Amino acid sequence: MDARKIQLPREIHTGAGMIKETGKICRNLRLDGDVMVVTGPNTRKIGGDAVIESLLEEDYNVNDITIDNPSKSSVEAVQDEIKQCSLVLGVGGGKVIDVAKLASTRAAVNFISVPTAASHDGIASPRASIKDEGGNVSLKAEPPIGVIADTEIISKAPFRLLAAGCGDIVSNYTAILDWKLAHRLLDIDYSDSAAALSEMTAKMTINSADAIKEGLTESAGLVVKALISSGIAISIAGTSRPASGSEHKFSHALDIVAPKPALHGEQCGVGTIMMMYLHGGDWKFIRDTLKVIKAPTTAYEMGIEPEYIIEALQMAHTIRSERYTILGDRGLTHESARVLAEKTGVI
Ligand SMILES: NC(=O)C1=CN([C@@H]2O[C@H](COP(=O)(O)OP(=O)(O)OC[C@H]3O[C@@H](n4cnc5c(N)ncnc54)[C@H](O)[C@@H]3O)[C@@H](O)[C@H]2O)C=CC1
Ligand SMILES: O=C(CO)COP(=O)(O)O
Ligand SMILES: [Zn+2]
Repeated sequence: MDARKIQLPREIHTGAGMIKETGKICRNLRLDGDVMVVTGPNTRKIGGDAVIESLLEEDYNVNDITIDNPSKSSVEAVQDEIKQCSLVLGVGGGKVIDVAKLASTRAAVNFISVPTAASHDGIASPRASIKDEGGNVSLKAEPPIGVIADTEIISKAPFRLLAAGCGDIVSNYTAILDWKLAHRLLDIDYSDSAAALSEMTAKMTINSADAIKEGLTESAGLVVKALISSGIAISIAGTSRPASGSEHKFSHALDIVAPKPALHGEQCGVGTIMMMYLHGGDWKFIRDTLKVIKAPTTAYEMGIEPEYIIEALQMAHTIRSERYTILGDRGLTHESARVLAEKTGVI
């Protein structure tokens, strides 16, 4: 792999009540100037107000904006508001963090990620998934200079979000298998270190599946650290390949065809079951682990009709078609998609 720059967060703070330290953490990072706090409609109260209060206590000038979808216009709205601010904080789920991350990258100012749920591995990643006309596109961004993960807040989030985060981590298994396949077949760049970190993260989470329980700050800490290390693997690789393969193609396709998609991590977890089957791997182990974690393993549990599962499976290979995976260039037929989803119990 030729010479590259790897950007990683400088500080990662996890723990109960950590959000109250936001102002001090920013001062210790020697981040001065005005601050922009980006939240979602729900997460303004859940974490945004505490972040703003903590910044005011450290005499920062604070502006804030609430966004409700990860669209290009949301990114532009935040960029327009950044003006003289020199620091942006994203306080919320994956959509809020992605908008804040991309807007700060485009405004060339520092970004701090403040996840209020452990539901996705974009917390520390150098990517932002932004909706455009054709669906979600994964765009290059700068990773956060810092992460502040309050495990008290995260543990109080609906458990469904924590289980979805585990689904996004479990998906590393098939993402790595696809990456290895594409490296062998097409000699695409492959990073042993990024793959090892991504795989180890997934293995550690799976080995701790029994300990991932609702309402526990320890469970929130375990999952949020795994999600952060998954995002760091993406930074080391310089691509989302360590955490995004055929199972993510399926999830992105479901985002397009399903009238009401499930959570990103939930869709990726179910996608991992089916893609592991295509790889000839132990898909039952993936399914049973997701069951232990209480993440969905079927279309019904995701609230998605079988027809959309089949349609997404047929479409999946066309999503980011340059990224070769077990789906190949031709993808699945209607019949083979139905058989796959039935054999794995997804429909
Ligand atoms: N940039 C990257 O590398 C990655 C980006 N993503 C993106 O992240 C998004 C998925 O993120 P999610 O967090 O699953 O969805 P989301 O951002 O829509 O959040 C899900 C819901 O949880 C709520 N929520 C958040 N924290 C809460 C709390 N403490 N208590 C109660 N409700 C809370 C939010 O307000 C929202 O209604 C997708 O757009 C996906 O493409 C996913 C993985 C990686
Ligand atoms: O979701 C991700 C990793 O979990 C990001 O992957 P994409 O590059 O497919 O958006
Ligand atoms: Zn993902």
